[in-house]
Amino acid sequence: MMAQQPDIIVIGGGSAGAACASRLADAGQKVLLVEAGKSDKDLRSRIPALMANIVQTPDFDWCFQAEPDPSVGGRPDVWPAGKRLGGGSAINGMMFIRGHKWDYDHWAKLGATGWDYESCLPYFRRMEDNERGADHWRGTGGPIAVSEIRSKYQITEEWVKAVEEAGFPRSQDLNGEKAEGVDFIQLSQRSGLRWSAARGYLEKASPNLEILLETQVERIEVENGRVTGVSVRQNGEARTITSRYGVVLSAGALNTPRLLMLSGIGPAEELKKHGISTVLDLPGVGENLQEHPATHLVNSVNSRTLNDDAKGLAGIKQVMKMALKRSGALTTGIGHAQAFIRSREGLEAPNIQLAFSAFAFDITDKGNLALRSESSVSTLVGLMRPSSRGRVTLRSGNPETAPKISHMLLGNEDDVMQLVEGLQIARKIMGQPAISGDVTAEVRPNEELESREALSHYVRAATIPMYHPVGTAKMGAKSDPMAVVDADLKLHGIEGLWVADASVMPTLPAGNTNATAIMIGDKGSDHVLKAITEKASAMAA
Ligand SMILES: Cc1cc2nc3c(=O)[nH]c(=O)nc-3n(C[C@H](O)[C@H](O)[C@H](O)COP(=O)(O)OP(=O)(O)OC[C@H]3O[C@@H](n4cnc5c(N)ncnc54)[C@H](O)[C@@H]3O)c2cc1C
Repeated sequence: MMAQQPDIIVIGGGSAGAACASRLADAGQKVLLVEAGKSDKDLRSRIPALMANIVQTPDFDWCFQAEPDPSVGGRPDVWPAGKRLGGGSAINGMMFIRGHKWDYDHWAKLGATGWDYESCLPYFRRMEDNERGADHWRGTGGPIAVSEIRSKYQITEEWVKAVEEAGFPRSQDLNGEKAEGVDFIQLSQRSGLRWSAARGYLEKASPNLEILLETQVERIEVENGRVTGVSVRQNGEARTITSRYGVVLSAGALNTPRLLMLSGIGPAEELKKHGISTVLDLPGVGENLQEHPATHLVNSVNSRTLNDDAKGLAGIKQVMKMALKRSGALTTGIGHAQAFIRSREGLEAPNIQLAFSAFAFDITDKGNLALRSESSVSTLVGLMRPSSRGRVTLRSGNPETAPKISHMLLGNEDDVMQLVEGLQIARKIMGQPAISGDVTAEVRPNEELESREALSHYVRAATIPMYHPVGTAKMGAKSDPMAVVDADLKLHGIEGLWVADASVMPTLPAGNTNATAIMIGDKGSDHVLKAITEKASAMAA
């Protein structure tokens, strides 16, 4: 345990927390990072294809389950959340994508002043070590390795051509100037191994940083409107740790509102229900929950896919390929190529993400995913700007109890229609000359479902969350009663408390959310540092 009192405590060593803690320590602050999970130094996290074995495993994942969702037939979906150093980045699908410029400019319009794309760009650049090199949009030499896919299949190249044949542009870099069109996926990997935020930011962190693992924060302590420290539980023992300037909360979009409410910060009615005394009545805590809904098109094909490489002797070859060349099927993330497209006229930015994988799963009777035994491919159709909003509340005042997640993934009829349009486009792509000769059948939804109505039934039955929850402690001006933090990430109404993680995003970006969460942690450190420096000068004066 740190001999001196830390200047600042960061709660949660996930994608954003790792970045924030490390940058603050580099800037000379004594930082204590408190993480509930274990270290991410574990082969199951490092070897990309083993992702399927760690999601829904309590040793890696908080394994939350949402309430039954009436918009998807009453199904109670699983909502995974990383529980390791690195958080989501230690268990996720490794797709590295920033989202569209439009999203950040939209945040700024909603009240997140200083979070327009131009202002976020320097942080996106400084975070990365991009295999494609640096230019005005991309960075090299940063802590997060960004690499090309190393599990290559001819059919992926054909899909990229087919997207162009279907009338969509080829983007040279979806993280670059043009975040629209089709390109191969980039991954948070180095030499074929996962590159989590913990690996990037924490392994070579400054000695100013101390990390407490397997320690859960149960409460943020507030006295006279100012944060004094945190109460933690480690190996069953409870204690309080104080800090000089306060706390940065980076527990992720599901745990951040939970911890705020457990600390008496949130909607007063909700706190009262669980016998928690109100420290600050802040109605936006836990509200504004957003998630990308996604459905799949699955085709069987007559060319080689990862489904073939997972079997028998071929599987052994892939193990050798990984061991000797750090390439092949075991380096695979969740997708191989992707496209951001507009499914209809009149949109200001792409509304649909198509992610193509040269493999496909079946869903077993028990609801688990199992790799299909025959050669198959799948196209994920994700809706990037869903209208539906949910909420995170408490089940009880006990810090051991999982939060209550109430969401209607398809609570808006137009969201369903946009997914139907996306599915129709995904189908059209599979019918293009570059790829149609490979396709032997449509497995899901299946060719017979043609009308929009029939497809909308399929969408309702087969849409799942993309595991990108955001928005539950949204950033916004004080005049917005539902805003939880200001544009400096400082919590409205309490001194010495900042939130830096996916929960501050006012809306979802068009893309998987890890790079954006890291950017928030990295940029957030500058906001926190500025406030601490001002406080220190005021104390010295
Ligand atoms: C299965 C899965 C697949 C995904 N695939 C992709 C993908 O391919 N590409 C992509 O861009 N995004 C992906 N995402 C999303 C992305 O990983 C998340 O958006 C991102 O990690 C969120 O970062 P965060 O910092 O907000 O929270 P997290 O990374 O979740 O970090 C929160 C941390 O806080 C810790 N914590 C929580 N409560 C406490 C407490 N009380 N005390 C101490 N510690 C606590 C947690 O253990 C965790 O380490 C995926 C997510 C999941 C779960």
